[in-house]
Amino acid sequence: MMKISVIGGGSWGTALANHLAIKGYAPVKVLVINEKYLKEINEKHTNENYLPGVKLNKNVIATMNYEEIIEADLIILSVPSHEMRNVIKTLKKYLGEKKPILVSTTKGIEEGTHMRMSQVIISELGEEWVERLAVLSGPTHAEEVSRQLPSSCVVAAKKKELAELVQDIFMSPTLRVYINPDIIGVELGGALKNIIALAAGIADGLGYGDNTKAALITRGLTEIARLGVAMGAKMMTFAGLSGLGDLVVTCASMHSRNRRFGILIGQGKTLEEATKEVKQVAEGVRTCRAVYEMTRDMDLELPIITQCYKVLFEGKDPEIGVSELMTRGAKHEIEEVARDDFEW
Ligand SMILES: NC(=O)C1=CN([C@@H]2O[C@H](COP(=O)(O)OP(=O)(O)OC[C@H]3O[C@@H](n4cnc5c(N)ncnc54)[C@H](OP(=O)(O)O)[C@@H]3O)[C@@H](O)[C@H]2O)C=CC1
Ligand SMILES: O=C(CO)COP(=O)(O)O
Repeated sequence: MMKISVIGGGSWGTALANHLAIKGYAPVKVLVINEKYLKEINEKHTNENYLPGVKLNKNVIATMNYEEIIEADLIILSVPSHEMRNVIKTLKKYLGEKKPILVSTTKGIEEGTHMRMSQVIISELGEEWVERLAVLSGPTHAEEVSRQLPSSCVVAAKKKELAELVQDIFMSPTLRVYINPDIIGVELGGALKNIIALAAGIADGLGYGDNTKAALITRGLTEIARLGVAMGAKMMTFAGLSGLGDLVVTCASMHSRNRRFGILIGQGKTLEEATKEVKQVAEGVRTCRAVYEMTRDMDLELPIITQCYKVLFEGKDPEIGVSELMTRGAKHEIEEVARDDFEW
């Protein structure tokens, strides 16, 4: 059986390690950076801070040692997006001639470079790693996967064989895994939905209703697809698990850190206050700034993302933001490129 390890012992890294340990991979080593978590995972088989109430499989073993991590045939990356580059730089020092499969599960866009996570990884390790790298994404709250509630996700990779191998490794009776060759679309779906989930949370925090949420999800998906296609993704990917699927779950679930973050903003908390209160990473905040900066000079209409940026970073009153979204010029619903079938 393949040896598997995970970098990042937060909620998602721990849930995935547990999932694979339950599947029979043993041991699944998880790199943590805090001795407190090392002891708790190895002695009590819990990670209460990140997965409260979950008893971990005994084959989930925490380590603080990269030398143990690089012994694996497959390494899962589950760190916040702003830490990915540092983590890969460190990993590179230890890898030497080793070439394990890497599976990125991080959902975000790097600030400054505006790179997707696979681009960050390749920019540090080199082009020859393209064929060793897969991306796993989809509607998978760690809290539910770790309780083995039925969930689905998607794996993207350049080579079909690698996507199928990773599909087979993660697939279980409670986690159904699909494959998709569109790495750009799968990564962007996972990263951009977090911004719309912030907006959905803001709407909830303002006391708006289900209609508002449905409008944000639907028009948010249009923005995600519009930007995604401009960045080279396939339109249909956004109708899939890493697009619509993850958007729906993140906008609707109380597990979502992005949505909870948005609720606090809608209730009048500052960015700093919301960051303190949510504690875990709300990826949409940094990704919103990255996308705003990346698209500022592009001829792309991204009204929800733009208002979200202004509320988060320019102190704009969210009610005014919503009002401006509602009173924009009248529009056709369907994008010009796809409108031929919808002409009167
Ligand atoms: N939670 C979920 O349901 C899902 C999350 N994701 C994505 O997975 C990624 C990780 O999220 P999640 O696990 O939820 O985040 P959490 O906030 O729960 O945990 C982040 C973890 O990363 C660790 N970490 C931070 N910096 C480093 C570093 N330099 N090296 C090693 N570990 C580090 C933290 O350690 P410490 O605690 O010691 O600071 C913590 O254990 C995000 O991009 C998220 O969008 C994807 C699907 C589902
Ligand atoms: O990506 C996720 C579920 O698929 C987790 O979303 P949050 O980061 O908002 O909690």
